[in-house]
Amino acid sequence: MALRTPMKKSQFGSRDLLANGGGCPVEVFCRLRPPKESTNDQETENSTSSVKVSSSTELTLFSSENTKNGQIRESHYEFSHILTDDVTQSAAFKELAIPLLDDLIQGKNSVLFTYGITGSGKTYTMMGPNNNPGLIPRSFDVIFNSVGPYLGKKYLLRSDRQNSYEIQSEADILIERQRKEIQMGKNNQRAKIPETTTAARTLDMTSLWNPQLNEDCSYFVFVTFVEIYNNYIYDLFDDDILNKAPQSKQLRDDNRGRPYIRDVKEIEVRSSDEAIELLNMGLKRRRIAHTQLNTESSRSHSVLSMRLVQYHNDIPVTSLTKDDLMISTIHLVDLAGSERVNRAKTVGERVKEASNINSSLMVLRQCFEILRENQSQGAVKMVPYRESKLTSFFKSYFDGEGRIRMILCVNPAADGYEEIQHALKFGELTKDVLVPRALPPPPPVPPKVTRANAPLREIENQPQGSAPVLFAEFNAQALIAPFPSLEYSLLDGDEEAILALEEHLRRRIDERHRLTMLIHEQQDYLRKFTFELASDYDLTISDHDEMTKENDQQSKTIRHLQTRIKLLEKAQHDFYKTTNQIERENKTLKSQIEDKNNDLKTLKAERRKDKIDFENKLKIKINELEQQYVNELKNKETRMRELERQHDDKLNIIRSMAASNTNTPIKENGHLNSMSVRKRSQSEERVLQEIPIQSPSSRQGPAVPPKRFRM
Ligand SMILES: Nc1ncnc2c1ncn2[C@@H]1O[C@H](COP(=O)(O)OP(=O)(O)OP(=O)(O)O)[C@@H](O)[C@H]1O
Repeated sequence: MALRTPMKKSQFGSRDLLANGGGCPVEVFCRLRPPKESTNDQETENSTSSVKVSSSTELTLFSSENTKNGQIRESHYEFSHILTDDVTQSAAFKELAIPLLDDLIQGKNSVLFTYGITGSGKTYTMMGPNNNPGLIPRSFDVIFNSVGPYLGKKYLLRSDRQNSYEIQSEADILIERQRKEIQMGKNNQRAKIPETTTAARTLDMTSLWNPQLNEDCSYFVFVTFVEIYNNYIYDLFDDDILNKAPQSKQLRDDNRGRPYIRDVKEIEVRSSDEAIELLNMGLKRRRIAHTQLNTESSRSHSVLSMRLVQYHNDIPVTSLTKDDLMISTIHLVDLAGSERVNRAKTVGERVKEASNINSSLMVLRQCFEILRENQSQGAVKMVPYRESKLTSFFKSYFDGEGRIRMILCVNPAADGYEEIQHALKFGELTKDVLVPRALPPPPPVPPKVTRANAPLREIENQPQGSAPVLFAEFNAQALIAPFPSLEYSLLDGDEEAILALEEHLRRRIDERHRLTMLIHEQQDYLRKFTFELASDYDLTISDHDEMTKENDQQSKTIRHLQTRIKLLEKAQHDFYKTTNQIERENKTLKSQIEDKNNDLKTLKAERRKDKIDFENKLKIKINELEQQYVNELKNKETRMRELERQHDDKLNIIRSMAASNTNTPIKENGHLNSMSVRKRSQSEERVLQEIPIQSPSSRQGPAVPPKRFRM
């Protein structure tokens, strides 16, 4: 039986691939959003940029005049294709998604991202309104228009939750059907999320024609829908999402190194309506969960994955194995708004959200940057896929698991120049990255018809409901039941009896042949069944081992966390103790400070009083001194005046004496009396001796009294 491996991992590194020309560029499309009529004025008012499309692949971004220094800035960008604002949803779908759906039918994988600022039209492009649906609803329509008539038996395949599927036995299918019916019944009974009246959905009638698509194959469509919020993965199909604290899902690698989300709910869908109903349910749950948690759903990345599984009808179900399945996936990813924290005016929790979004988008950007650098400069830098859940999940796509397409949504009417430039630059950077080209998987080939499996195939063609031939014939009783005995009597010449005996023996021999063949077939079947059971058992054992390991790991983590909690509790206890101690010391210190303050106040008061006393005393002393000084001064003045007066008297005497000496001497009886002359000169001498020698200044009057102290 031909083994098919549709998702082969490339063995080349990206450098080798580049060198060998085996790289396939990431395709980047730019979709421009038309201005909203109702809010047109406001948007135009806020706008600080405009975009001019110069060709189907080039555009120029202008800043408006009222930017910082009044200058118009412009920058040019080139993309795989530009979808102008008049491109309809249907035309956008044909351009963006149809080639990927074509690939899906051919067994190839792809991922399609929408990137842009909040309000730039990412969700509109992905989901769109009911009357003008976007890529996701149209993709479901087109896939079911194409493979709908060839869908395989429901519940025949069940996700093994590791990127592949298990083939279920009839009994399992029955059980699964019953389980689903019970679940549906329960869901119907449960209070439903109120339905909002929505416009009728417009269907996309496109049907793909693909040489790979043929009626000899059976097709199965499975969907998963998750969101990545704050770097945690949540399953939007899981009832748990409505809990106050939903459990996030873990990412794991399968045995071929491709990531898968552990325990994610993968639901088989049989029509596009069913798929869209599920999708709407997921979206509603997402809204409710975000309302409950007071968060914004547009700040999370949503990933809708559609898987197409096919196998060739010539392979009987009983001998169908995982290796006969061709599995291909398309991931449709609506990324969260790429605006920066500042622009979103985020606070508190929102800042955390915004920085998580920014960091996961930043890691995406870094991955592309490093891939480009590795390719253009031959560098071998490590690509940081593991740094965010988003890039970890799509890591294998960077290694060539499938095509990558990016739709850059731009709203030129409202977004700022810098923000658009940031997004456009990211688009241009991404466009230069090459990812290894995915190898096309071999088409599902019918198995060689052998004698051994021919009857088994007949079983497959049995009408539903009737017991399979194999089981009908596999009747141990029938095998050991005695063959009807033949009653005969051999008489001579009884030709008829001999013929009857011959006929009987021939029939017995034929029957023995038939039963031998049947036994061989049954042995084959049982061998396969046993083999499957054994491999199931091995899988279960390995699952069990893995779970035990995980359990051990988690127990270890729990123990570790418990120890940490204990340590933290101890630290907290110590901290409380220290805080209490410090508080007590603080109180003591405060009361000491208060006492000191009081002492200080008393001291100050005393000082003030002493000062006043001192000042008073000083004043009195000064007054006394002043008075004393004034008195002394007065005395001195009086004395001076007395002296002056004496001096003047003496001077007058001297003058008069001098005057009498210069005039004729007094004649005594006509003669000069020499005696009197001698006497006068002696008295004159005495007066002269008594005259104190005074400096001129001492004669100028009393000295200026000293200045008073100012208190
Ligand atoms: N091409 C378009 N034609 C008409 N209306 C559009 C188009 N693109 C976006 N819109 C409208 O613009 C508004 C914002 O678009 P949308 O919600 O898709 O933005 P978003 O980028 O997904 O934002 P968020 O990041 O918040 O999810 C919606 O009302 C939508 O109907």
